Amino acid sequence: MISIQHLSKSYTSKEEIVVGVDDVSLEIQGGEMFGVVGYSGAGKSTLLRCMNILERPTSGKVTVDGIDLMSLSSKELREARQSIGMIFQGFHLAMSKTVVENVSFALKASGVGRIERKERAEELLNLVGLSDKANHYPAQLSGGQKQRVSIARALANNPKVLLCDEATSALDPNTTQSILQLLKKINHELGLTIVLITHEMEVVKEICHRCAVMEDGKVIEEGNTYDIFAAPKHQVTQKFIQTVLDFTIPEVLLEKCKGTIVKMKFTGESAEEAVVSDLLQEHNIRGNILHGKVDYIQEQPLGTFVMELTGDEHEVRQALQSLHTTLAEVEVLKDGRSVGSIMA
Ligand SMILES: Nc1ncnc2c1ncn2[C@@H]1O[C@H](COP(=O)(O)OP(=O)(O)OP(=O)(O)O)[C@@H](O)[C@H]1O
Repeated sequence: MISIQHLSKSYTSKEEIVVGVDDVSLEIQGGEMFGVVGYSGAGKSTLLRCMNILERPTSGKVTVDGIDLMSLSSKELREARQSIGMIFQGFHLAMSKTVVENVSFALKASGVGRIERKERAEELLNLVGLSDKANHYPAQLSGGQKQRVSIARALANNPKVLLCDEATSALDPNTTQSILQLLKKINHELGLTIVLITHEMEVVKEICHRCAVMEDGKVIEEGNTYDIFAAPKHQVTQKFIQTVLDFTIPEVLLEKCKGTIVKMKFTGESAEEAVVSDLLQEHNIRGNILHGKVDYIQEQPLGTFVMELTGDEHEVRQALQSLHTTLAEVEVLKDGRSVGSIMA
């Protein structure tokens, strides 16, 4: 649906050239929810704005639904943009217009008649759960409600793609959740392709099928969201994942424990199996869970546990070796001196 090939965007001033996006290539499939994550200045906004040529790339190619956007005249581009909706962190609503007028204005601009505009605007407000606010002004709405209006407006012309520029960054966690659920519903019911940029990995975890991580204008890692969470390769990705999945064990606890402390990540099937308990039994060693949780990413479980293993030193080592072959990730946090066999 969206094909980005060797896209670069730089800004030239008298003093310097700033590279916003540096040779990015991405393929986003139709109906996909795709996240672009990165720290401030990584190039996310610039990349997103190049996807509808709000920013004209310095070089490279952007194709949306088979149309090479860079080759279009201004008029053709305006038409092509009707199939690419966009929402922003700051909502960008017309404050002097009511909710229903904000939505129907987008239809008026594309030449839809008055009666049809009214019907369509009502239908869209119903879709985003705001029918009762149709005659309110934006100033009378909460942040979440304003974002719902901007989503309804973005959907007015039946776009195939919705670009979301930090759409939930100004919202509290509960409201963020409700907007993410709305985006999920729209994706599911309308088959809309959704691209969202965010600095919150939680947002990616919640709704994105696939994601890309950016740093210094480049895509440094991309893949299925589950795979990225289960085995992040790049250091920046690992830091992002830590904000959602990681937990630190207090130093005093690490010191107090005499056994081997091991952090284990369980993916897919193994997250639901009694992998560890079987292993403890097999090696006749003891496992004491210090911390653990199971996250569900795209409905697939991903478990992280920290466990203290005690027992015969040789058996503990053997068990660790087995864990290394079975689990996605095993990290020894503390190599404990063995505290005798549990048979002793
Ligand atoms: N209009 C502009 N003129 C000059 N430099 C720009 C312009 N827009 C973006 N940049 C630069 O391009 C780089 C990428 O900026 P961009 O806004 O895309 O990053 P971002 O990842 O979206 O950051 P944030 O999360 O803070 O919005 C930055 O170094 C920024 O200063």
